[in-house]
Amino acid sequence: MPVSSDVEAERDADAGQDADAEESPIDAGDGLPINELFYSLQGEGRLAGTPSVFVRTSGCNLRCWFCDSYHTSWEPTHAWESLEDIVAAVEEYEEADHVVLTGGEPLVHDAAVDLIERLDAAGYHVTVETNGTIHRDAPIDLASVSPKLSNSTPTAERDPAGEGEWAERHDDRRIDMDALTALVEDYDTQLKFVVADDEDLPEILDLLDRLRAAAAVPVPDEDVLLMPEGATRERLAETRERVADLALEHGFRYTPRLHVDLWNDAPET
Ligand SMILES: C[S@@+](CC[C@H](N)C(=O)[O-])C[C@H]1O[C@@H](n2cnc3c(N)ncnc32)[C@H](O)[C@@H]1O
Ligand SMILES: Nc1nc2[nH]cc(C(=O)O)c2c(=O)[nH]1
Ligand code: SF4
Ligand SMILES: [Mg+2]
Repeated sequence: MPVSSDVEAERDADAGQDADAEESPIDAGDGLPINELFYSLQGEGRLAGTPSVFVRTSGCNLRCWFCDSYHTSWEPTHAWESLEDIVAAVEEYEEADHVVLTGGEPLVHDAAVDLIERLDAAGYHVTVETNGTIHRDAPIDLASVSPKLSNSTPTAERDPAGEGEWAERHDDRRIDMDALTALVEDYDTQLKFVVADDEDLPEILDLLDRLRAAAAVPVPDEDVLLMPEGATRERLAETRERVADLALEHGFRYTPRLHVDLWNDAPET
């Protein structure tokens, strides 16, 4: 259900005059801005292969140059849906007992908490895919946290939409150690790093050192996953072998991107 509406396009155009509002088409009362809602196999992480309903909100506080969900971050597109309608749409997939709330950055929205509470009350296992810069109190079963390394920064050369205007803001925000620490302390967590090459490893090791020093709970290597950078089969073919070797060298897990292997970059997969 890739969606948009003229009203929302107008609202976003207005919001574009304000730097903060531009980041996400945030909170028009009840409900959430939904970019797509679909049934697929979880493609990433510890639950890879699990049939799941994906609820993708629009709006993000970061701008990774490689973002595979361009229409939730760089150019947000969505329709506002009530929480009742979202839960009803999820329940239509009767085979599923897992829901993945993703984005964009789902936790920028206050109403994400209400949605997670409703899904939890309805008996679903709820995974939240988050960049780790925002902590909220909610009945999250798996916090799938993907902290962003410097390899994500939209420098002028890599900016998909401009000339690096977002680079500094992105860099300032991409790691929030307090939010990250609270997430690992409060939830069953996997840390899913997007890796392109060897140069990314020192940064991961340093971040883990800092997180382990700050957190009141252990952060075992088995909860650290290396995921190859690539939104397409062609790009993954360039990154995945080296990333698999790095996982072996460091004793971290490797996660494939099953949905990209199966369906490449098709929407609603
Ligand atoms: C689109 S993001 C949405 C959730 C949240 N904003 C985040 O970044 O974790 C979903 C997942 O896709 C990953 N991702 C996005 N673009 C990617 C790419 N080109 N290659 C590999 N992983 C990517 C993110 O790191 C995250 O784990
Ligand atoms: N099949 C599938 N698995 C996924 N796991 C995390 C995803 C995401 O975009 O957050 C995702 C996605 O977009 N598709
Ligand atoms: S944090 Fe997630 S949604 Fe936001 S730009 Fe990066 S990959 Fe895309
Ligand atoms: Mg995805």
